[in-house]
Amino acid sequence: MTESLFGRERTEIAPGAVHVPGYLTLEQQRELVDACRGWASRMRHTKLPSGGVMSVQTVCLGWHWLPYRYSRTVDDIDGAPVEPFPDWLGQLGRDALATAYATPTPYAPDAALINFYDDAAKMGMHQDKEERSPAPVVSLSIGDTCVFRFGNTETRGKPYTDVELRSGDLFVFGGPSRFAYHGVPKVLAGTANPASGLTTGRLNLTLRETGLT
Ligand SMILES: O=C(O)CCC(=O)C(=O)O
Ligand SMILES: [Fe+2]
Repeated sequence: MTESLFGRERTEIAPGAVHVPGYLTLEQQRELVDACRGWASRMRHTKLPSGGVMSVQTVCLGWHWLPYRYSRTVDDIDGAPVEPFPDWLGQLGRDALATAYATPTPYAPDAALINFYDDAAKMGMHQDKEERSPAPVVSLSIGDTCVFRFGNTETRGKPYTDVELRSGDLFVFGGPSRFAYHGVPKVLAGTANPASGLTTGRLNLTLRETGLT
């Protein structure tokens, strides 16, 4: 099923998985893009244990993710401490979650993965499971539209729902959907609104509670 055929309303894709189209204003998108440019110097194509590299480029805040663990230091670049997770981003995450779930929900994210996708980048079906906390993942998208595939907790395959994530969209997955497989099979090149601050490519931020100390 392709959700975009049915309009751009807040939609519960699966229990605990909610898509809120157009959540961020253009001004908020530009502010996030500016902030991400400030963090971009340590963006890298993550190396996988298989010897491959991810097509997406990533930089982390709060905790550095590498396959398949979190570290306080950027062990696969320079070993220096990870960039701090700013309070304002935690507040944005709390506001976003309250909107998606239509109820105030305690949330204290302490890690962000910031992914940049060029036209050819994709992300295979995976679970976000290095976190010890069952708190939801809050995902914000800016720039080019992508196809976001949201599946089930059992297998990488069907059933899944393909959702178009456009610039400013929010997607939250928590509760029974927290450990669902998901991925990005395609970025739709040339669809970014330059007023978002990005003229090419796609930026995605996922906020997480690691449950780590
Ligand atoms: O780019 C996206 O929308 C998803 C990113 C993602 O799943 C991840 O960083 O774990
Ligand atoms: Fe993920």
